[in-house]
Amino acid sequence: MVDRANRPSALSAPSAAAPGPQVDITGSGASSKVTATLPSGESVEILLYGATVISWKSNGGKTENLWLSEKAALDGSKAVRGGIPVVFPVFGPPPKSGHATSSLPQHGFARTSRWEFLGKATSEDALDSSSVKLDFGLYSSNVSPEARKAWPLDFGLVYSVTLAKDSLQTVVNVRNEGESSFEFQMLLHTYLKVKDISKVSINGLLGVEYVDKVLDASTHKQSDPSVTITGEVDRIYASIPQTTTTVLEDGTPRFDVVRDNLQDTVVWNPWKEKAASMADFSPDGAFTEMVCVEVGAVKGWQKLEKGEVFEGGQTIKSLL
Ligand SMILES: O=P(O)(O)OC[C@H]1O[C@@H](O)[C@H](O)[C@@H](O)[C@@H]1O
Repeated sequence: MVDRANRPSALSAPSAAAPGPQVDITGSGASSKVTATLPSGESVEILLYGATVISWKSNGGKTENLWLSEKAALDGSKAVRGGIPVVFPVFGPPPKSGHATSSLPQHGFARTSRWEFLGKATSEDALDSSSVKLDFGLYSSNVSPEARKAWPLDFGLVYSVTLAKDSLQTVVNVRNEGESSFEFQMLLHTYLKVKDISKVSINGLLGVEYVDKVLDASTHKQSDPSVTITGEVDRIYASIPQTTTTVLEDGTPRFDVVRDNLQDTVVWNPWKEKAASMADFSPDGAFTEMVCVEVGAVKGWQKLEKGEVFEGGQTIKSLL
């Protein structure tokens, strides 16, 4: 028989319940957002508009990892300039004609649609490993009439954003809910915040072929182990064998971007002139404080038959 009276107090005393992650919904209409904060201070903010992650703080809440333009529209009037816009069902300008996405705007409609907050799931095994998963949904039945008209296919998207102590995972699940097959592209347009672009290098792309959108869409092979940025860069690295792309600052790893079931990555920095031409890119000179490392499935098309599901995403680790 267990002698309860002689048990060490740490086992017998009921442990005080550890505080769990805090999840709040604030704002109204197009400005509504979901904020989650871990007991250790890390946080994430997601606008329902576009299910756009607009802030991710790690390091006990002290370090912002995502760049957000000071002039980013956060009222649902246009796609957010910064954070992590979700690109679906087409990346970039759509094919001019002859494809089901041809009438869509650049980067599709997911980033400019209002998503539904589906709820949260938490894990609080220990303070250090606590995490919170937030799910968002977008369905053909609740996109705008314009988007529905331009892409009249039946789909369901569930976007899961999981905040853990040193990482943020964002995963898109696409389901074909119609009778016929459809094709799509998707991408997570992550704007990473850096201190000084001149000290940034990006590793993990060696030997990979890329399309250089700045140089007339010609194809090249990455022959240097590090990508450095000294002018406008807009490259689509496709069919990447290694799963991790590392962003270094001053030679020190700052972010690992780990792809899950996604083979492509776009590296983008608009540099001075292009940044100045974008009304919502601010302040002047902010192009030196960001780099986009955008994981996706953008080479060719993903095809889903009736009832089929595709899932792909990323885990970004803040290495500070
Ligand atoms: O201005 P937008 O539509 O948000 O696009 C920003 C950039 O997004 C990148 O993904 C594209 O490769 C660039 O060509 C584009 O300029």
